[in-house]
Amino acid sequence: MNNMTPQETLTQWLEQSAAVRARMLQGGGKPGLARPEQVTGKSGMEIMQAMLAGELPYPHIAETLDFALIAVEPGKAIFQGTPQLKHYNPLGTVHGGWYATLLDSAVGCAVHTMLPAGRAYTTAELSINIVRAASRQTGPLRAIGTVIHCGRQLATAEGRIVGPDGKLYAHATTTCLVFEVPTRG
Ligand SMILES: CC(C)(COP(=O)(O)OP(=O)(O)OC[C@H]1O[C@@H](n2cnc3c(N)ncnc32)[C@H](O)[C@@H]1OP(=O)(O)O)[C@@H](O)C(=O)NCCC(=O)NCCSC(=O)Cc1ccccc1
Repeated sequence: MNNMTPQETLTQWLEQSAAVRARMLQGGGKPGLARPEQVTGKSGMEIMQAMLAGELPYPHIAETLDFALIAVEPGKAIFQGTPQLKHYNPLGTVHGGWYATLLDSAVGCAVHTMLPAGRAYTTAELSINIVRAASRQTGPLRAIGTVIHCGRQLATAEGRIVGPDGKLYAHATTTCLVFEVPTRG
């Protein structure tokens, strides 16, 4: 059971994200696309771990929307992001796409952790509910994705965006198509 106060959880989140960032930068991590030879023969879990270690570039979208992969384990992926003014819609609230992007990342990467080398996935369906509005005053939020089913062709997962106080901001389910990594050339 987690007995930490929201303030202690927030401190831990900030420390974890700073450590991940330092590790990624130390490993030369920067936004970009992995070359095929960097990922061939690696399982999804190994690819995620190499990304966390800064051995592989992280995706441009993580820079665009200021979020980062924080941790992975089999069947689970955690991302962290902080809503900012540049994520606002014309209504003056955080754009729905910010929550959707974090959740798509968390549930998709959770699926990826379950895939052996040579298998890939893509989001075929994402359903999201945004149940609490975040603002630039909210601070860091986490998207936690968990696999529900991982078959040979179909994988499903669910995800939640929560604050350090445990408050729920959004939740989602996804259906991913699982397929063989296409050979190029
Ligand atoms: C308001 C509601 C939809 C429904 O809430 P319920 O579930 O029935 O409410 P519940 O009673 O559980 O209270 C929960 C908390 O909500 C607060 N609250 C309740 N009612 C109101 C109210 N009328 N006004 C203000 N706040 C209200 C309430 O005080 C409480 O907070 P507290 O615990 O006191 O601190 C809520 O789920 C929500 O805000 N979701 C986020 C939606 C969102 O941000 N979408 C994305 C942006 S849209 C977009 O980007 C599209 C676009 C793109 C481009 C261009 C243009 C547009």
